[in-house]
Formats: sequence, C-alpha cells, structure tokens
Amino acid sequence: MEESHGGEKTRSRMCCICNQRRPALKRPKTLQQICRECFYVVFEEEIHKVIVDNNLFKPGERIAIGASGGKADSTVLAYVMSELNRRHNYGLDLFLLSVDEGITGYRDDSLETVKRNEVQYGLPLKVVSYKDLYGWTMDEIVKMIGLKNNCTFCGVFRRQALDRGAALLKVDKLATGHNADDIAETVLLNILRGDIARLSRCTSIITGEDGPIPRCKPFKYTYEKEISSVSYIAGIYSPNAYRGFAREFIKDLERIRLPRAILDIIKSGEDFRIATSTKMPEQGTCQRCGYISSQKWCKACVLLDGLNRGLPKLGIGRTRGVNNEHQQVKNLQGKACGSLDF
Ligand SMILES: Nc1ncnc2c1ncn2[C@@H]1O[C@H](COP(=O)(O)OP(=O)(O)OP(=O)(O)O)[C@@H](O)[C@H]1O
Repeated sequence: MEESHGGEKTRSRMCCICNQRRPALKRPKTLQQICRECFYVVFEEEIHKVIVDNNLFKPGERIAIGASGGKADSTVLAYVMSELNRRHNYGLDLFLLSVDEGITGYRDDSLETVKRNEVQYGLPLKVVSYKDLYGWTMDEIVKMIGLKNNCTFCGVFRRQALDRGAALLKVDKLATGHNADDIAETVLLNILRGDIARLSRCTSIITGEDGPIPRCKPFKYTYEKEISSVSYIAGIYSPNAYRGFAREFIKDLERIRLPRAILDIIKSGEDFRIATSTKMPEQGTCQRCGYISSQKWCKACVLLDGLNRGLPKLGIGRTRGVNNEHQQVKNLQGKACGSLDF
C-alpha cells in the first residue's frame, strides 16, 4: 500500500493517535506507532486510570514514594505521581523515601539523583540508612560474608527499612516503582519455586494492608521499556541469577510470541486459585524488634544476629536456631532474595 499511493504512504507513517506528527516510538505493549507528545499523554493517563480504578489513594493521604534513584522506575514514579496529583487534584501529601544501603559508588551516586528530584518536584525527602538502623553498611556486610548471599541481607533489610522510614514520615501508604515486567517475573519465579504464599499476593496492586504500612504499585501494568522511554535515564541493574533467568525468559516470550506476554503472565498469576486447605504462614510479630513476622524472630533480626555474632551464614536459606521450631511453615516461604515479596 505504501508504494502504490503517495497519500496513503504519508498517512501510514503518522502517529496512530493524532495522525499529525511522525511517530517517535513503537509502544512495546501494543506495537502502535506513536509520537512523543501522544505517548507522554497516554502513558500518564493509563497510570491515572490504574490509580482511580484500583482506589490506590484517598484525598488527604500522606504517601511516601520509594525512591531508589538508581534506575528509571522510581524516578519516573515520583515525576508522574507529582504531575497527576496536581493535574487531577488527588489531594495527596507526597514524600520521597530513600534507603541508603551503604554501597559505595552505587547508592551514594543514586542518592544524588534523589536529592535533585527533591528540588525538581518539590517533594520532601527522607533518607534512612542501614548503618543507622542496623549498625552495618552493605559494604561492611559484603566484606564479612562475600558476594554470594548479599542479596538476602540487602532485600530483607531494605523491606524493613522502607517500613521504618515510612513510619518516621507518618505516611498512610508507600508507593513503589515495581513495573509490569517485575511483576511478571515474580509470578514466574513463584510458580517455578512453588512458593504458594508469595504467589497468592504478588499480583496484588496493594499489599500489606494488615501490616504496618500498606504498599502499592501504580506501575503494575506499565512496561519497563515504556518507563525507560519516558525517563531517558540509564539503568543500573544487577539481577540475581534466578530472577535474571525469568527476565530473559519473559523477553524471549515477548519477542517470539506476543507483546502481551507480560500482561498474560500477570493475568495467570491473578487467576491462580489456591486450595483453602493449603497451609499458609501466620503473621505475628518478631519477639525481638516487634516487626511483622511469621516466625519467632523476623528475618532481619536473624540476619543481624548472625552478623553480630560473626556467624553471617546463620540466617541464610533455611532458618536455623531461634526459628527452628517453625521450620515447617518456613519451608512454605521460600528464599527471600531480591524483591520477590513486595
Ligand atoms: N534504596 C531504595 N530506597 C527507596 N526505595 C527503593 C530502594 N530500592 C528499591 N526501592 C523501591 O522498590 C522498587 C523496586 O525495587 P528495585 O530493586 O526493582 O528497584 P531499582 O531497580 O533499584 O529501582 P528503580 O528503577 O525504581 O529506581 C523501586 O522502584 C523503589 O520504589
């Protein structure tokens, strides 16, 4: 058609929405050719729709945005949330919350980005550090345990640090930049690991409503590639091996099958029905620090205890020692690594 008719040729090269400007990109989700201006509009309005359809926020709420500053997602989230809050009068008090894990050359750099965002978007910033909270930086932990299990320490401590920071800010909810790719990977990982407890909650757009601070994921249906297109920010990414496998698998599916592969995987996670007879971990509180835990001690306390006693492997993998008596339930939980459990 393009070769045979000049007018058709010009039209078919125009943005599929405005039909006036040249397309700047092909949307990974729909394969539509779209211009820059229309892309920004549909990108933001799709997120607005997710927020409204899922009642993510109520007027007057205080919301912390988990801002790592490291990769595109949370930086774009801070930008989009402040835009939509203003444009659609959500009436939210927004804050940036950053966890400084103490990783020289990585988090110290990305914290500079977050400090710039504080000024750019006019959002107050709170930084909480592993050093202040736990007495250890990730650099010190890695010096002691090596690189092999450091994801476990980092993931467990970060989760709790975000809750503690959110409590200091007295916010009602924490919004994170987890995107559709992250969630599809997590669905796959939890299926591959047979981790029913996590599978049952990993597709929820709001989690932890019974815990200290509910968390929500406004980017649940937003593709990572689109977030990168919006941000133009180079990614810093160090996947753990298993998550890297799931990520590659999803990318292959996206290439060979359908652009919808990511959304299809999230849908299959959402549709999963778990037999009511399945034994799930019961939530209680850590006897040591009072944080939520299905064990006698929470994972962060077990890890810290190991570090402080010079036995850092104590809390890695299957729980030993203090939580031993809960071993059976523990086995249901699988390994805490990366951001499986958000
Ligand atoms: N150090 C941190 N401080 C505050 N929030 C964080 C931190 N690390 C992760 N998060 C939150 O958890 C979400 C998912 O974490 P993940 O590890 O995938 O992030 P990332 O790849 O470092 O981040 P991003 O691209 O969002 O900057 C982030 O989008 C962010 O909201």
